[in-house]
Amino acid sequence: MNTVIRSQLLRFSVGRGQQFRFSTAAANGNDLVIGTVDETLGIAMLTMNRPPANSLSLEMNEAICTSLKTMESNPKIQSVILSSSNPKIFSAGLDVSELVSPHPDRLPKFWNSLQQLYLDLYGSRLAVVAAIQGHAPAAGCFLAMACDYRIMSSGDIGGEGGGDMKKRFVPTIGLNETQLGIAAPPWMGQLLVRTIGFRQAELALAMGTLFPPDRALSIGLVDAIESEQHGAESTIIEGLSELLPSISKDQASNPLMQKAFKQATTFAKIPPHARVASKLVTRQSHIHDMIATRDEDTAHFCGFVTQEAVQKNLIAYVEAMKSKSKKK
Ligand SMILES: CC/C=C\CC/C=C/CC(=O)SCCNC(=O)CCNC(=O)[C@H](O)C(C)(C)COP(=O)(O)OP(=O)(O)OC[C@H]1O[C@@H](n2cnc3c(N)ncnc32)[C@H](O)[C@@H]1OP(=O)(O)O
Repeated sequence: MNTVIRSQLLRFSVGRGQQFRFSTAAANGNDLVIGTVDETLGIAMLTMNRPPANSLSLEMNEAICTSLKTMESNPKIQSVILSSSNPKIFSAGLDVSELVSPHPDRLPKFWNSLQQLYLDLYGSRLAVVAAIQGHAPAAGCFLAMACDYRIMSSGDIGGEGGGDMKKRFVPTIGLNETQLGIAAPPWMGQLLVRTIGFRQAELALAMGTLFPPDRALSIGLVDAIESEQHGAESTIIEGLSELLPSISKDQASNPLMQKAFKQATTFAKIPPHARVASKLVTRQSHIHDMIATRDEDTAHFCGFVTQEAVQKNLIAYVEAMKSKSKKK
């Protein structure tokens, strides 16, 4: 089983100027999260890198938390861009293999790692900008909602088919759990209520709605949408190229990444104590509520997911997902 190696988590190599890079790796050596830092600007980038879909396993949750904590422990850093190495999937949500026929010891650990990810991200002293390239269903949407600012791709990248038949790629975002025959946990559902308001959230949760970018923007699920049509070389903005990890260097002229970079730079210039204090005004009570009900939430989740009927739905869902992927 791949567990994140905590004692050897970070591999630092000093780059140009004030920049350095690190990665948080699983036991097999794969970099689950790649981090880059610009101490002069006060910003960092965390690139999720768990092919094929950045789904959230126990190890992935831990890797994101550890990377974030590393950034928080650096007093020069004030904001972070959370991005994906996959240009079509921000995160596919929970790794469904964690839910199907789960090991009884691992299941509560897995859920705890997700709760911790929520607490660390939502309560971070850093301003986190989600650069949502591609799909963000279920816990992928939750990840974005736990950030401070969300910029989503308008989806006009790499169509399929070519010519007149060119099919437009439209990413979606939302809590679609009911479509899997499960319900989002209360704290995740409440995060949607806090983000888009009661009635919109009530409907979206019941229907398991996945919103295309324009709808997501109109209901406030994302703060901005941006094209990913790469601009001319001259539009490259200073500092972004150095901040991008080597696997994403081609993103330097991507307007979405540029907007995320500008937003992170703006956040980094706000007096940090005031920014953090005002963040707590809106978030602290929700965090406290979650901590108070954490054990109960874990017990409920484990009991719910292991029910025979729920397992049946999940198995059918995974099979449908695999056969769809095979047909491609
Ligand atoms: C009381 C509370 C109780 C329970 C609460 C439980 C809370 C759950 C929250 C969740 O997050 S559940 C997970 C929900 N996630 C999804 O439903 C997303 C499923 N995936 C998709 O819809 C699509 O994959 C996509 C829209 C993200 C991307 O579509 P596309 O670009 O067409 O890629 P493919 O579908 O071909 O997928 C590529 C590859 O990735 C694998 N994969 C996708 N999603 C997941 C996942 N969530 N977990 C694990 N693996 C996933 C997929 O099987 C393909 O793998 P191959 O090896 O077959 O290529």
